[in-house]
Amino acid sequence: MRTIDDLDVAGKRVLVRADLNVPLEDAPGGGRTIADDGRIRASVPTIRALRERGARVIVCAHLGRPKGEVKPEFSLAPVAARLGELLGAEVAFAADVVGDSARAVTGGLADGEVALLENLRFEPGETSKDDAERGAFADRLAGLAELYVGDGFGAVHRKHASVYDVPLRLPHAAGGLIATEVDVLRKLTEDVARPYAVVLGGSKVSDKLGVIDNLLGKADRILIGGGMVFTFLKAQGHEVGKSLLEEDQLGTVREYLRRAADTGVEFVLPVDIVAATAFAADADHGVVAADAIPADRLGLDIGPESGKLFAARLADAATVFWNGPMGVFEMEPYSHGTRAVAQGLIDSGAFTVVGGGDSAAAVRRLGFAESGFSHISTGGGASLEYLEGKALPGLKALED
Ligand SMILES: Nc1ncnc2c1ncn2[C@@H]1O[C@H](COP(=O)(O)OP(=O)(O)O)[C@@H](O)[C@H]1O
Ligand SMILES: O=C(OP(=O)(O)O)[C@H](O)COP(=O)(O)O
Repeated sequence: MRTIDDLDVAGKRVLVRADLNVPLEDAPGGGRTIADDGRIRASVPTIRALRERGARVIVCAHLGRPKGEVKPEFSLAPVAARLGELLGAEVAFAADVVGDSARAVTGGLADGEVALLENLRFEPGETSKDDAERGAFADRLAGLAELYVGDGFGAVHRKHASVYDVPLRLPHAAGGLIATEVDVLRKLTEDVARPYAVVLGGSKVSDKLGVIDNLLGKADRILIGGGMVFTFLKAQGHEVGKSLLEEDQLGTVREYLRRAADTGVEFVLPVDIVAATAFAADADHGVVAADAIPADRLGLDIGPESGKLFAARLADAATVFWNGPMGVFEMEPYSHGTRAVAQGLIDSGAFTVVGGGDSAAAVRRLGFAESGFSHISTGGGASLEYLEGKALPGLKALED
């Protein structure tokens, strides 16, 4: 892959695809504010390097999943402000993606100046599965710039216009973040020190259940927490109340459990669950056995015994990869499982990689020092798919 050092960027308009998909929370005075700016900070070095070399930098990114519609609550405007603070320079914000505002803002950039386009996913072409629709949008996006730099590692597993189709249309290079991420994750695909434990959680269950298929041939232990748990518990014949459930994946999960038993891979499932009457911090909640979740409750965290069990199963690991919080850590009553697993990684002394926007945010929010982990990756799904050995669209396009 070419790096930005291989591009002559001075005086050129350079489109940088970053991953600025940061968690937002309600601000005390109303509106939404950035809960964790880790992904913005991770994007700064490449943008700064391009500025210093006289590029006219046009940053593009997505926020959440607005599904091709303009939804003000998913605007990147707060991110533009934060990016400006971190760069110590003004970031001109375009109120659309490829419309009049984008053309005016990007056309008006001087050498070394930076602009951010509005949320790419306000445009249906960005995520379209139809090649022609995606291509038509990619043409318009590519038309804003002369060069392309891929640096949004967290989104490289998505075959989206800004990730895949635009680099096919412009001279391109990989930014420093992608280069660093790939360097570290490559170690986990080569000679991995064993026992190798993988911890999976979070809420993107349908996205991430599929990676287990491949992990069964690679990991020695797979620990399941977060929203993933309930499809496993249900597959074992237990009731899960109103918890997150992927009904259509029950057969797949049963097959995983069978294969694990046959091949000696250990699945570690929670033995207790924090179950609540509603998805709220102040809802009535308590610890129940994992096989006795009441019909009117939903599981929002792994319980204290599970936290101890997970830490024990990490203690002798030599390598640990963790993606996905163990519970709804954003709410204090459901943050303890995530805390126990983070501490378990630190205490293990293993080579530890934490991946994912929310997982990385969780360890910081819960007060853990980043230095306690070997690597904190900005990508969750992207890291998992990289570890599967899959060809990732955003990396493939940069290699071509
Ligand atoms: N039991 C659960 N039920 C619903 N949501 C959950 C549960 N456990 C964790 N979550 C949520 O999962 C989200 C993170 O999931 P995900 O996006 O898959 O992780 P990452 O961004 O680290 O890859 C968090 O916002 C957290 O609140
Ligand atoms: O947050 C992200 O991924 P992650 O939650 O797997 O870390 C990326 O920004 C990709 O977002 P997407 O999963 O909506 O395509």
